[in-house]
Amino acid sequence: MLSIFKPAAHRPRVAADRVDPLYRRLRWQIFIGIFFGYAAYYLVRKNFALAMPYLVEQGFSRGDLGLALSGISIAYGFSKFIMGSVSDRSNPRIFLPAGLIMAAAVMLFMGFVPWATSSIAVMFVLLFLCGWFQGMGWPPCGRTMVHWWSQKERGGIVSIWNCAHNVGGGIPPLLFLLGMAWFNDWKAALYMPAFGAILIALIAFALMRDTPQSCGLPPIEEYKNDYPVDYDEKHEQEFTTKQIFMQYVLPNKLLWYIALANVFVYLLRYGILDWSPTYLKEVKHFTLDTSSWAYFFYEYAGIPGTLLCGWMSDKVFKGNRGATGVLFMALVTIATVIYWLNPAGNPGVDMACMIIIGFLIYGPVMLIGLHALELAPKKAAGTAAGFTGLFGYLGGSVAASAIVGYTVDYFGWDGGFMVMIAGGVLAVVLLFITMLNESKHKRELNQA
Ligand SMILES: O=P(O)(O)OC[C@H](O)CO
Repeated sequence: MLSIFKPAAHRPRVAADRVDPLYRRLRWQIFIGIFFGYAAYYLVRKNFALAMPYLVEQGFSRGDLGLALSGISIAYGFSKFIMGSVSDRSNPRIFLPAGLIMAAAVMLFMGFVPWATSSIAVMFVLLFLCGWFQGMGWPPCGRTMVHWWSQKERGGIVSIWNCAHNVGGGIPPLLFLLGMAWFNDWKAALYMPAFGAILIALIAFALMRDTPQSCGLPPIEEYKNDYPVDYDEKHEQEFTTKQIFMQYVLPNKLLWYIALANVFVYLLRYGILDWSPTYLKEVKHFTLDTSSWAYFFYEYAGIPGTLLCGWMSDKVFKGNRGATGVLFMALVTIATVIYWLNPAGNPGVDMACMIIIGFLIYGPVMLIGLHALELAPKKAAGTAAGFTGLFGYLGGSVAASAIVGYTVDYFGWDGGFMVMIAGGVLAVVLLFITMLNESKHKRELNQA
């Protein structure tokens, strides 16, 4: 473990009358840090796609550029898991900004050094590196949330935080337009978001903190008098890597169920999103303008949808994440069927389906992350969430590009939609199994 990342030491407890005001102030401050910190990761996650049309003009094929771009998803899937376990033993105040600055540095290099965009192999390697550093974003946010918000508050806080990626995902095209206006240079797509990310990394560093104990505060369970049924004082000690994997992650059956469900949730998330410009243009005869708006609405409809899902999961389903996921994924699957079967010439229905799918899909994406955080003790939370991310990206996201793409090539769009709809059904089945096991697990813990 690099010593600069090591967790901040615990400080002597502050006076009792200072605990509440300090907790309240720091929770706001830290939340702003992780919200904008993670949003900034999305500034340099997808911005390469904006440069792709200009690279096509330089002679690169779409397929080869797609291959280079896949370097990010492949690396990110592994990294979210592996760096998640490093993050569980690291100070998020250092870890998150460090990863963000390194991911942005890769984009600056690609933007300013002509050699960096001279071949597919070089671009793949650099994008792979960027994807690896991207994996240093989610886990420190997860670690922060489980240390600063108690179990009863987590549905709400995680769902609000989870909107960060929708907020960040919409900004790169605007920064690119600004860069084009200032410099008339397409490489602004690479360096403008990178400058934005570095600025936010510095702000995140100023705002974030490690554990409450490192600020002289009691653990959140004590402060909120909200103890998980299986809470143990040992949960306040940092774990070894072996303990995290062998004791808390790999033997956890529920975590395996949600990781498998995540494959199919991500298949729909990215299958619909990534193919919407092509599908809407080829089959529904949308113009570039209207399909871009459909893409934008899909992302931003995710914000109210995620908030509703978090609220319902806490208040209506009383914390049963699996049951909430079943409802949302069943509705997403139905909306996907309508999107597929709606004949060309009804753009309002297609647009409505994109908005409804965007509204519904990000709730389950958030719930799986939240559920993973809850299925492991605080000190193993990042690894648990990273484990589901590994399945989501290597299984779902890669399948969304490759399997859906090849199916469309060989069997047409009907084949592609059948794959995605089958994925939706499997997600519902797996979340249903999760729901049953979750209730059983809770009953067992209550009896113990
Ligand atoms: O796909 P990721 O890893 O950026 O995660 C997106 C959401 O934050 C999941 O909770």
